[in-house]
Amino acid sequence: MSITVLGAGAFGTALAIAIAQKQPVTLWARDADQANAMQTARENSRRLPDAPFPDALTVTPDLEVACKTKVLLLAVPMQKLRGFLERNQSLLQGKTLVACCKGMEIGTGVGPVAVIQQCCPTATPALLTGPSFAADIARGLPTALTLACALPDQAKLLQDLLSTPSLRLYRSNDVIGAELGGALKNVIAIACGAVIGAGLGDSARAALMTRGYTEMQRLATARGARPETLSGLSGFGDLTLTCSSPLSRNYQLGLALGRGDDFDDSITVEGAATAEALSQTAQKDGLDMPITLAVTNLVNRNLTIEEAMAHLLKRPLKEE
Ligand SMILES: NC(=O)C1=CN([C@@H]2O[C@H](COP(=O)(O)OP(=O)(O)OC[C@H]3O[C@@H](n4cnc5c(N)ncnc54)[C@H](O)[C@@H]3O)[C@@H](O)[C@H]2O)C=CC1
Ligand SMILES: O=C(CO)COP(=O)(O)O
Repeated sequence: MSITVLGAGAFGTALAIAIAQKQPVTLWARDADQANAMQTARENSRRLPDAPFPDALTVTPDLEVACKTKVLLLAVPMQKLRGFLERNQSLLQGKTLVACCKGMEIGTGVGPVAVIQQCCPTATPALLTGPSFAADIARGLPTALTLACALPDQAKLLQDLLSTPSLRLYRSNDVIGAELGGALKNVIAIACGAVIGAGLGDSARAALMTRGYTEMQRLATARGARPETLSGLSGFGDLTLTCSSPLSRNYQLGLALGRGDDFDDSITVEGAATAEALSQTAQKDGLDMPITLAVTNLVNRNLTIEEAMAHLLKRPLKEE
């Protein structure tokens, strides 16, 4: 069965390369020149260099052609998802749409699956998330991800369709838990990068990861997620990877903030917008999310890392 990946950034390209090892894949890129260059060069030299395309991978800038398959993976950044779906609603109704982005939407506080449901009500939404760098997936290194879908039969079908010998998918019907784990770990990774960048030490990072995980559980269970989802690949697994690897762009933004360096704002860093989205909704819901709030203030330059840490350390002492 042929599948399509919409969005030829690092992650979309990596997934297309991996899945094309076993079946035909169409990769849609919005920029025609780039699509043609990729199709000719057989690599995405801009976003994912040195990862050759398998023969079964075709790149196109034609969205109508790309949307002919039943299953489509959406690999556009979270804050761009709604606009993309609204513009292309007629092509996407009735399809199985697998969101591959990690984040929560500013303004609504919802994740990609709810956005798909709102924009394409006749589509079947699912989510692919978990610890994985695009470069690792593209190189065929061993990777395990969560495929979350509320419909068990669809979850099984997608698990079989998208798993490869090196890309192992576990399925889950806890969509909200999987979404929130993947979204919040990016926020905590910014915080961890910032303490390391500011020279505050590995112990401070371990404290932030652990208290950040508590924050992830607090918000996710308040929204109906199962605690065991948060301890799985989409939560704890991805938190571990993103807070400890210098390859993470969220961690890199944190490092720059901690060091007082500039950061290229064209780089996709989902945790910055997600921190803002979740700070807004957590406040409305009366949920205590101090690390998320600190990251929002840090990213918006309302607080320095030293001030943010002082705020966290001054909070009343409590039971763990
Ligand atoms: N890069 C990675 O290692 C991983 C990324 N992800 C997630 O995948 C999502 C995408 O990230 P990357 O591919 O890394 O980002 P990227 O910056 O490499 O690529 C983003 C892609 O989205 C396209 N795009 C941007 N705005 C668009 C719009 N309005 N309409 C249509 N297309 C648009 C861009 O042209 C680009 O091809 C993010 O949510 C990220 O968290 C998840 C796991 C791993
Ligand atoms: O989601 C990722 C790893 O699982 C990629 O992390 P970054 O977006 O921080 O690079």
